[in-house]
Amino acid sequence: MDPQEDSFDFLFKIILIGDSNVGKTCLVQSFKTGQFSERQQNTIGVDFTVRTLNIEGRRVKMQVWDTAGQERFRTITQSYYRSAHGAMIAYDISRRATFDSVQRWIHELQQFGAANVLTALIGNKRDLEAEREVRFEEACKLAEAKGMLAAVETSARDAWSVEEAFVMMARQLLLQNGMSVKQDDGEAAARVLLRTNSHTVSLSSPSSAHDSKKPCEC
Ligand SMILES: Nc1nc2c(ncn2[C@@H]2O[C@H](COP(=O)(O)OP(=O)(O)OP(=O)(O)O)[C@@H](O)[C@H]2O)c(=O)[nH]1
Repeated sequence: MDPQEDSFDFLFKIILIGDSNVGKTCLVQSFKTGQFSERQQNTIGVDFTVRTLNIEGRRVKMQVWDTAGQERFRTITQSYYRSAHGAMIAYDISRRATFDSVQRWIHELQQFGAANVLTALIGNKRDLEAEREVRFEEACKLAEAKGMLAAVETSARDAWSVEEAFVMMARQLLLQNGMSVKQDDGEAAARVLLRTNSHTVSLSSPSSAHDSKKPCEC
């Protein structure tokens, strides 16, 4: 491990859940390395990855738990929910069934996770626009209805909004831990729906300045 990963000011545990093959492992790899590699193998049980972010001078260590989406690992993966500060529930925008499953994943999180776990809804494979089966507005509505922090669309293949999604979680967790985090209303705020309460941070990154996607208005 990079020695710099050893020192940190905050440690947040983030769990990635969602149906098999929605791209959870690719998302974690993209966050860790910025690279996409075609994966053939499904995750067995749980893997974990660490990356330390620098957020306004604070070293925020993100410990990301990538869980298997396959049913047969459910008992193992559930045992990791309790200690998570944040959860990303991922679906594949080109497979409706994976979005329909989100309700079940939310239910599992309610059953096995901590009461105050921060959640975000991640619609992955945004690059497969031609095969889209789930509209972003639907995801926004669900996120809003379930009291989630945000709905975000990502592409692990194109490294599109992946970094931003994790940074958003980190910033919000800092805020929840009493840290002041600048309200940053840069260009990239358009990427995600964020609940409009005053304690919610927004999201910005120079890499997303070219994106013209409008925020979801739900
Ligand atoms: N087009 C496209 N394909 C992707 C993307 N992310 C992942 N994939 C592909 O989707 C398949 C599944 O990816 P994984 O990351 O292994 O999926 P997973 O959700 O971790 O699956 P489990 O380990 O079974 O839970 C692989 O063939 C990836 O190459 C993406 O953003 N766009």
